Amino acid sequence: MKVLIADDTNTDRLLLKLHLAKLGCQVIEAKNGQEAVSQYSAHLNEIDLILIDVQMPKLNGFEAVKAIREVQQQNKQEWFPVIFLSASANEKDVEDGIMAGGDDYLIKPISQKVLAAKMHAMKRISDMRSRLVESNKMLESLASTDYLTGIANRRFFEVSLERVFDALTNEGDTCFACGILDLDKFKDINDSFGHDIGDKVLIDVASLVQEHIAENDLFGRLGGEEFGLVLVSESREGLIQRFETIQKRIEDYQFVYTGQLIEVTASIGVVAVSDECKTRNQLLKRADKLLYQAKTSGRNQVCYDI
Ligand SMILES: Nc1nc2c(ncn2[C@@H]2O[C@H](COP(=O)(O)OP(=O)(O)OP(=O)(O)O)[C@@H](O)[C@H]2O)c(=O)[nH]1
Repeated sequence: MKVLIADDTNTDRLLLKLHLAKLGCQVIEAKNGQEAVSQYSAHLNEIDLILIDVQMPKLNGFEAVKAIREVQQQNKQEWFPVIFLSASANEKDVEDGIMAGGDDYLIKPISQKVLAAKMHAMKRISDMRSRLVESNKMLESLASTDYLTGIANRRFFEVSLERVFDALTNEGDTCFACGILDLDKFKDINDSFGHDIGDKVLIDVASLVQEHIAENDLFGRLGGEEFGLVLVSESREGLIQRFETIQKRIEDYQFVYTGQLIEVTASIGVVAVSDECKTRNQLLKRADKLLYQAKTSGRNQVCYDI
């Protein structure tokens, strides 16, 4: 455990350091509140616990912890416990300490046994919180991932679409467009080769397209054999080229399963933002119409309104 101790009294700090060393902790020291804030900032994401005196020059313990919690939030750092140290703790001090972002209080002189017990309790809370944060991250990822292909699902794509378009619109010169890609005659693939092979085709198409997806693009499975794309380029021609490359990549790829070569092609409808077409629903509706146009014009092609 890495512990930051802040105390202006040298002997108190030294004693605390000895206690903590016996408990196997690594210690970082600060001689006043201001130094505690800078030490915390210099060791972001490393500190597991702060033990901080209330009465200190420059910034007192309460002010320092308030500032530390702000730095923690600004830098999106994980929560860690803070224990105040004081020669006396009246009700008001305890209240102020908790309100400032502290979690517990220790009365000086500090008993090694009480210190060890409190640290144990804080570690338990901290571990429990870490597990909760991990579970939430996993749930969030599951809720936004397509179970079959591992790419973003419809929910994530739709939620991100407006945000991505807003961000790109503010960038001024950038060209970008939204596309709906739909595999051609996919029902025939399922019917001829079986649903499991159909699934493999979907997985392979997703990873083929993914190879062409850059950091600022967006790609997700909208459902069935339908995928959503937002591609970015420096020019309109560059944008068209990117959609054509993806369509051609699918056409040229050798989809071979259990020794059988399957012909797979895709149609794409592509739309850019205009005065009449700027909301998420308008964009998806227009892209869908263009996709229909690509299908009725013979499939295996891209239709644009950009
Ligand atoms: N293997 C597999 N098939 C799926 C999945 N989701 C949807 N499908 C199938 O995808 C097929 C889509 O068929 P249609 O909507 O008729 O479209 P299509 O045959 O691709 O024809 P066009 O789009 O007109 O070119 C249906 O047979 C669905 O059962 C999936 O997750 N896995």
